[in-house]
Amino acid sequence: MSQVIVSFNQVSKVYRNGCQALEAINLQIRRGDFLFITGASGSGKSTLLKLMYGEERPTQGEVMINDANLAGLRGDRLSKLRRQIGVVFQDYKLIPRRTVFENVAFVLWAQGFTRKEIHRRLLPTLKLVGLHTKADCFPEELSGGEQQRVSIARAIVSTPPLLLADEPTGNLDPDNSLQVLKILKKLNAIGITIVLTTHDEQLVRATRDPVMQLRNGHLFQAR
Ligand SMILES: Nc1ncnc2c1ncn2[C@@H]1O[C@H](COP(=O)(O)OP(=O)(O)OP(=O)(O)O)[C@@H](O)[C@H]1O
Repeated sequence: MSQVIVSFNQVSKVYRNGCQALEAINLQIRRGDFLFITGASGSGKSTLLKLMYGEERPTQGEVMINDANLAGLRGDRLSKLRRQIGVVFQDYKLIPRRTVFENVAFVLWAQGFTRKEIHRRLLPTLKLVGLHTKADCFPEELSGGEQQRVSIARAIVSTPPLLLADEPTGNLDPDNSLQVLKILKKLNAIGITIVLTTHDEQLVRATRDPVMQLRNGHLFQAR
């Protein structure tokens, strides 16, 4: 059996305003999995991912990443674990006045990579997402699909074993959505574990990967 990379044990999340976003979630994701999480708006998808990268903490239960309990991690140890996790958001979150190259390089620079290593990694990563000819463009000069591919490049340039994608195709048309899915499948084929939230049925139907569905904070196996 392959190694468990994410494990939720009876995890509940109640926000400070009393909103119960998740209830008694049990989930195990193994290295190499490609998992879809679906569910209606407000069903708890983003909250589930936020718990995985430590942006939110559970009210009850344990979230383990690679055998480390996130609850026990603070400061440097939490930052170190977060570097093992790439995150892609629906709204790309690119730095507007920086080029494609700089947006992706910034992650490596912040992690202390040398200039030489940054240059060594950048071109293959941009090639992987089909943007090597756009390295000097600014985000506003790119289509939505291209901007999302920059954000994928940024998430994977430091080669994290786990990639979380929160509605990555939410702002894209069907063609661009499938292109993004194709890239994520390619990353999965080279060993990156992928968790993708979506309410796009077409995207889910495009593959045969497992699907879990959130309904009112409860998680069910849907495929
Ligand atoms: N910071 C917060 N404070 C209070 N309640 C919150 C907070 N974030 C989310 N919620 C609530 O928790 C529930 C789950 O929200 P979440 O964003 O996880 O859902 P979602 O499935 O990702 O929705 P969408 O598809 O619309 O993005 C919702 O009822 C939401 O209003």
